[in-house]
Amino acid sequence: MNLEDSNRISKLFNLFNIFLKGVISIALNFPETKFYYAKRATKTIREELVLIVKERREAIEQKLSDSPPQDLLSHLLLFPDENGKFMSELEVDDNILIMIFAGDDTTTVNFNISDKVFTNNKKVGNIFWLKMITEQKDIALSGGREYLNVVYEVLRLTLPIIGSWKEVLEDFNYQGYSIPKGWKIYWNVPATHMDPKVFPDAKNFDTSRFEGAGPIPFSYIPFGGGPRMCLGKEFARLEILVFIHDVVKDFRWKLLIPNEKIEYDPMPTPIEGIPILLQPSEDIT
Ligand code: HEM
Repeated sequence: MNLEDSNRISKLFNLFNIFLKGVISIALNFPETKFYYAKRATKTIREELVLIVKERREAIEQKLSDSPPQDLLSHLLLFPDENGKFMSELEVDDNILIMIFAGDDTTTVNFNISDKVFTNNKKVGNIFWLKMITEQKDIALSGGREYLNVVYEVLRLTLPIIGSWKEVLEDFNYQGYSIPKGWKIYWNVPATHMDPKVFPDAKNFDTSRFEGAGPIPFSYIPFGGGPRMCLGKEFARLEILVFIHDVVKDFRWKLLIPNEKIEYDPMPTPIEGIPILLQPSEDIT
């Protein structure tokens, strides 16, 4: 949304964290429940989004600048669908909300857990650093393959999203159970990722699983699968690669709380916020 006002950003950020805690919670709407606070926060977020959308619409209509910012918000406002229909204000707000929800903490979880894996697991850490440093030189050629294998393995073992609900569209049988149309089923990722037939010694962190052709289709599903799979998959990949590249190029880091507990709320979150000590690479002898 190209927000520049830091007060506005931190207000939205705080509200958003309250919203996130209530997304996967028992739907009891009375004071002191997570759900209640999440509903309140969402109402305020929506009010703020209405203002932001209004400001952008006015800026576009009055041509306050030569070209409006090339961001998601302008895109949602300016481009109709294939039938020429523009989005309503509510649809624009909803799209922004889902993008923040789907795109923010998911990627952050991956950064955080990668930090922990590299520093807590010396073997992985050392191999990784060595390969990374070599790869820095020709990252443009390699496409960051080794980074990606680490990111994939982190995603296999510690998932930002551990599953979701789907509605059964047609009756079907699964291993002797008949599942009727209309049922809601929970699609669970960790069970799939720990299948020893696909991932031998499944608890072990091993980036070689992704070498060559990698796991068979639908056995590795951190981004879901099928028509509703993650829309931001490639963007997330790019963000993670750019972040790791930038940090590794200039810094080494140390976890200040090595065995910090991780809570699922609803995403895996280090409870102290994963404090780290950054050391510039050139200071390391
Ligand atoms: C490591 C990062 C990420 C992970 C692990 C992840 C994972 C997922 C998963 C499991 C789903 C549900 C798929 C399903 O129900 O079948 C999903 C949906 C979605 N994701 Fe992501 N995601 C990530 C990053 C992002 C980013 C960066 C964005 C956007 C900027 C994004 C946007 C979306 C959207 C819009 C959906 C809903 C798609 C639909 O229902 O059609 N995600 N994601």
